[in-house]
Amino acid sequence: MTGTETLKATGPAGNTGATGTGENPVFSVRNLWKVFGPKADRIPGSEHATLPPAELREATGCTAAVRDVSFDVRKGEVFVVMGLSGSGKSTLVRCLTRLIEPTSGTLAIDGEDVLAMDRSRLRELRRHRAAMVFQHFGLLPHRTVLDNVAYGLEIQGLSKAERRSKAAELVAKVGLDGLEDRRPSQLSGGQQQRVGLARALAVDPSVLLFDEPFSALDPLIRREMQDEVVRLHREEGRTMVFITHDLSEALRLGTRIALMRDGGIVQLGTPEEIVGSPADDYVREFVRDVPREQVLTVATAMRPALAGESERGPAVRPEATVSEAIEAVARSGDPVARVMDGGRLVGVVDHACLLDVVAGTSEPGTATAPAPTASASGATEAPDAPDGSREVTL
Ligand SMILES: Nc1ncnc2c1ncn2[C@@H]1O[C@H](COP(=O)(O)OP(=O)(O)OP(=O)(O)O)[C@@H](O)[C@H]1O
Repeated sequence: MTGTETLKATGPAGNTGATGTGENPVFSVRNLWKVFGPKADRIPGSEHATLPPAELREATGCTAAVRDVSFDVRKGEVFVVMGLSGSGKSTLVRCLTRLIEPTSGTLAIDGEDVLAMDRSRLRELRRHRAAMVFQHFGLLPHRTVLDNVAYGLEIQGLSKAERRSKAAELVAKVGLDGLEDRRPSQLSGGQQQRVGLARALAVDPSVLLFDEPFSALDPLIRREMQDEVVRLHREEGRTMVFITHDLSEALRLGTRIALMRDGGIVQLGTPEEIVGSPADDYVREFVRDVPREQVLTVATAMRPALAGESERGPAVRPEATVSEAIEAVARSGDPVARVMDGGRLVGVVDHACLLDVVAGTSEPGTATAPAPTASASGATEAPDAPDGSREVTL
C-alpha cells in the first residue's frame, strides 16, 4: 500500500464506530494489537489470542495491552478513551502516532497509512498533525510563558515577531493574558496545564491527543480545565482524543466514549448510549452510579403528544437533559413539557417518562404513549401523526 492510500474499514461497521457521516475520519484504526513480551507478533490470530490476560501471560509470557481494536475518530469529535488502570488506554493512544509500535493491524490518519511512514514523516505527524498534551506538562523551566508557547512555532521556522504575536494570541485564548512573562514555577498546576495546551494548539494540529492531562490537578482546577476543553472544542471544533480513567470526566467531555477492558473496547458510543444502553454487565456496573437524568436526553425519554398537549407546558429542546426537563416541568406546574425541535413539536415528556429515566425502569427510546385519553371536549383523540408528532408553528 502507498503512503497516501486510504484505508478501508475491514471490521463490521457496528463495532468500529465507522463514520457513516460521509466525511473521512481523522484516525481510522482496524484490528490493532499491541502485545508486549516474547514473540509478541505471534499472538494476534493465534489460538492464544482470545485467552484472558492471566492465562495469556501464563501460556506465553505476553501481555496484550491492546487487543484487536477497531474504531474511527471522526472529524470534530472529542473521542474519549476510558477504562480502569491497566486497561490499555495509554498504549492505544501512543500507538496512534507510533510512540509505541503496534504489533499488528492497520492505522491511518486522514487516509494516510501511519504504519508506512518513515522517520521524517512520523516526526512531522507528531509535531504538526497530532499534538500530545501530557499530564506532566513538560514546560521549559527557564523560558517565560510566552516563549514556552512560541517554542513549537520556532521548530516550524516562523520569524521571531510572527512567533511572539501568534503565541500571545494563544496565551489569551487559554485565559492566561497578563501572565506572559512568568516562568512555569510561578504558575499554579492549572495554569501550567493551560500553557501546555496553548503550546499544543500553537502548531494548529488536526488532532489533539490528551493523556490524562488533568489527573494531577485538584478537583476545582480540574473542573475548570474541563470547561476550558469544552469551550475550546465548541469554539474551534478541533478533533480531540482524550484519555481518562474518570467516568464523570468522560461523560462531560466525550462526544463518544470507547470503554476499554483488558486491551479491548467493550463499548463505543455516546455518553447517552453508554449510560442508557450498557453493552454488558461490566459496562452496566461501571455506570451504575451515574445520575441517568443528567446524561439521558429528552429525545430518548419523550412520548408522542396527545391531542391538547401541544398548546400547554414549557418547551424544551430534544437535546436537553431529563434533569433540565424535570426542572422545567416542576417550575411551570404543567403536567407535560413540550419537546420542540426548531418550531416543531416532536413529542412531550410527562412525569411518568421523566421518573422512568431517574428510576432506570425504561430503556432509552422505548417510551410509549399512554392510552388515548378523553380530551376536554369529551372526545377520545389519538396522536396526530403515525409517529406521534405534529406540526406546530410557534
Ligand atoms: N512496556 C511494557 N511492557 C510490558 N507490559 C506493558 C508495557 N506497557 C504497558 N504494559 C502493560 O499493558 C497493559 C496496559 O497498560 P497501559 O499503560 O496502556 O494501561 P492504562 O489503561 O493506560 O493504565 P493507567 O490508567 O494506569 O495509565 C498493562 O497490563 C500494563 O502492565
